[in-house]
Amino acid sequence: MWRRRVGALLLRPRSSSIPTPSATHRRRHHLLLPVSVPDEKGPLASNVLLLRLFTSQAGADGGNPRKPFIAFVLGGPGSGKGTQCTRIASDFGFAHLSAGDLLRNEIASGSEKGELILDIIKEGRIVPSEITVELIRKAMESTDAKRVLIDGFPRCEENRIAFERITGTEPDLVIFFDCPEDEMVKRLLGRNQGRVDDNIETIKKRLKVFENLNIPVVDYYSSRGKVHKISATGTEEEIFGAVRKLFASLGFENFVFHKSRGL
Ligand SMILES: Nc1ncnc2c1ncn2[C@@H]1O[C@H](COP(=O)(O)OP(=O)(O)OP(=O)(O)O)[C@@H](O)[C@H]1O
Ligand SMILES: Nc1ccn([C@@H]2O[C@H](COP(=O)(O)O)[C@@H](O)[C@H]2O)c(=O)n1
Ligand SMILES: [Mg+2]
Repeated sequence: MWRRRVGALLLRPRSSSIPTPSATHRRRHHLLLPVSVPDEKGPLASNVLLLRLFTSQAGADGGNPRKPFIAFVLGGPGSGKGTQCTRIASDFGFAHLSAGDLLRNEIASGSEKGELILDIIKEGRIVPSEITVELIRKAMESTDAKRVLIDGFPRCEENRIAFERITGTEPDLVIFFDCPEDEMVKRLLGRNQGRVDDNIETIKKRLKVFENLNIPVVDYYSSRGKVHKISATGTEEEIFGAVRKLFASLGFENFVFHKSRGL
């Protein structure tokens, strides 16, 4: 279904009469009451009901057939994006698309593009957007999931603009894992997964790229009230506690929790 939907989105003129989520929000805005997310501050708190409304249309209870619920997951290198996405995927039934994994798979495929990608990843730089967005678009086409996490994307404004242009859509939610640099460096140096970029020289470059290119994307979505910042210090379990609270507040059911109670 999504395959056809992406095609339709690509062909759809910008002025299409098909209501976009934001148009739907605007129309129903007057019906919404402010609610708050426990322990959370910032623009998202006042937007929770808007998101909840959209969630119920686009995923949590299988309403809107046109578009999956899309959450971008951002944070510095080693902030724990992948770790938390794995948990969200299994507890809340999201498909987990990691931009970095898609790029590494392309390297592993032995393609010509893969050689270019490898050189860029070793340097901690950003792969040209058309390559990454095309890989994400294909991965989205091949899933029928109604909820999708896009981990580690967009890394720069160019990524963001290319995604919006090519897919004709925007994220419903942006999660930002906020972690101090020294903690990120410690985690990356201890990751031990054989990644070509887990060395101190590349890590330093990645941290600069994060500050200079990725933070402006977080700022952009913050100004649009889409960012939910989560402190990424503490244990994996503590951080997932905050994540769980966020998804519950958006109306997503926790499959694991329900299963463990025999529901
Ligand atoms: N809360 C935590 N405390 C300690 N270590 C953690 C925590 N969360 C994740 N880690 C570990 O830190 C390392 C980096 O985590 P992860 O790969 O999830 O980060 P990431 O944000 O996806 O990084 P990258 O951008 O490089 O892909 C992993 O070895 C992971 O097991
Ligand atoms: N949107 C992206 C995502 C990643 N990259 C490159 O891959 C490296 C590893 O990414 P992780 O998400 O696994 O941390 C990253 O440092 C970039 O070189 C990219 O270019 N664009
Ligand atoms: Mg990762």
